[in-house]
Amino acid sequence: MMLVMQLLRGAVKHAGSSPQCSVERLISAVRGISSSSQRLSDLGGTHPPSSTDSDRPKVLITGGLGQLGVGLAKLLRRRFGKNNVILSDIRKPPNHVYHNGPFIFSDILDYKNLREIVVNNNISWLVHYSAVLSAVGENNVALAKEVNITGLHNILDIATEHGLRVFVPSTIGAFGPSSPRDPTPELCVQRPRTIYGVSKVHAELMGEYYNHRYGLDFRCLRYPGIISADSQPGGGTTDYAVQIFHAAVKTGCFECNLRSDTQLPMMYIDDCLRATLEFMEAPADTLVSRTYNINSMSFTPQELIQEIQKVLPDLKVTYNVDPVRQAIADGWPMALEDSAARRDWGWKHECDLSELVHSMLTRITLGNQLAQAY
Ligand SMILES: NC(=O)c1ccc[n+]([C@@H]2O[C@H](COP(=O)([O-])OP(=O)(O)OC[C@H]3O[C@@H](n4cnc5c(N)ncnc54)[C@H](O)[C@@H]3O)[C@@H](O)[C@H]2O)c1
Ligand SMILES: C[C@@H](O)[C@H](N)C(=O)O
Repeated sequence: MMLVMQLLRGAVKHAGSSPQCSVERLISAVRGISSSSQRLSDLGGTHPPSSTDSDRPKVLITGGLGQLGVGLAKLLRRRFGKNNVILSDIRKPPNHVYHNGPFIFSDILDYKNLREIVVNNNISWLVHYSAVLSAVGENNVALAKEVNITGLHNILDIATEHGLRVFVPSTIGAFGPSSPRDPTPELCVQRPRTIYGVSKVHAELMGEYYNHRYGLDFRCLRYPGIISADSQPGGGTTDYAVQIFHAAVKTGCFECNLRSDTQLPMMYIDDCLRATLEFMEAPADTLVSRTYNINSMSFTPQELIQEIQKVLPDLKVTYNVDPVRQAIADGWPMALEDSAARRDWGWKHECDLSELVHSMLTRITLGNQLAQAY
């Protein structure tokens, strides 16, 4: 409980500098810590449903059981109503996900299955999260090609056939060693050296082509590495920045697989999901482009460790560099230039590095305590 109190004191201090940041909501959630574990999963920004049911989109999220999908479903359900957001994946969901709203099986490689879901559920927005990430992709190029390229073709065709608004995330991994790295502009050389990056450049270009050729309402954000407390990363190069928090709270020791001076763009999950919702709601005529960079903070492992050690001074970190991940990270942006998103549809990040550290440690500590209590 000592650590929780220490973190909350820090959180109160930080809430002053960023009134919208989730630490504020965290504090009110903590007031009811013993009442329900559901409280934890309710953290994060939202607006109440604002329109009649017929105005609200009916959303399908593919690949929804990964690091980002469950959090996005929660946010969208609060905005559009529980039954208007269908989460899907090829894996069996944990009980709390299964019982929290509609969940169905959907394999993006099965066109007929996708069409049936879109038609039977009157889907109007498709959020396409299924993917094989950077490090896993380098170990299984055939699978990454299939899921990230063939799957994407199915998604674009289905969306065009049924007049859907479709969101496909891209990534800092869509750039490569010959791109300007600090900061990386919206438009520049894109010659990634991973199958993941190649497939994401392909997705950006195909989506923009479908928009131009068929009028498809294609929307794409290049996400930085995303940091989340309640969900695990799916095999990427930025995973260390999530894993270190769990190790710091659980064992106090962490082995880092990137060099201490590797600077990458990162973002807290609440900012990422809010950006996605705001971008999806932006009127089409405000979008000068169909693909935007979004940025919030950049740090190296060394800088992240120093920030965590302000709260947990006994954290011990050793390095065992993974050459595959290091080579990938060395060719990625160090920061993204995102003034177009800020200008065109009002993007604004809310969490910086010190707020990220306090939110992550608080959520993980409270989550562990609730897990032990129930
Ligand atoms: N998490 C990040 O840091 C980050 C950063 C940039 C971009 N993105 C992008 O955001 C999206 C979501 O990322 P994530 O971290 O949640 O990914 P993840 O790897 O955690 O999850 C991907 C999901 O896709 C599912 N999937 C795999 N094959 C499938 C198939 N044939 N049909 C349907 N589903 C299938 C998997 O079961 C998994 O649940 C991805 O497109 C990713 O490229 C993520
Ligand atoms: C950056 C992002 O695309 C993902 N987290 C990866 O590292 O592969």
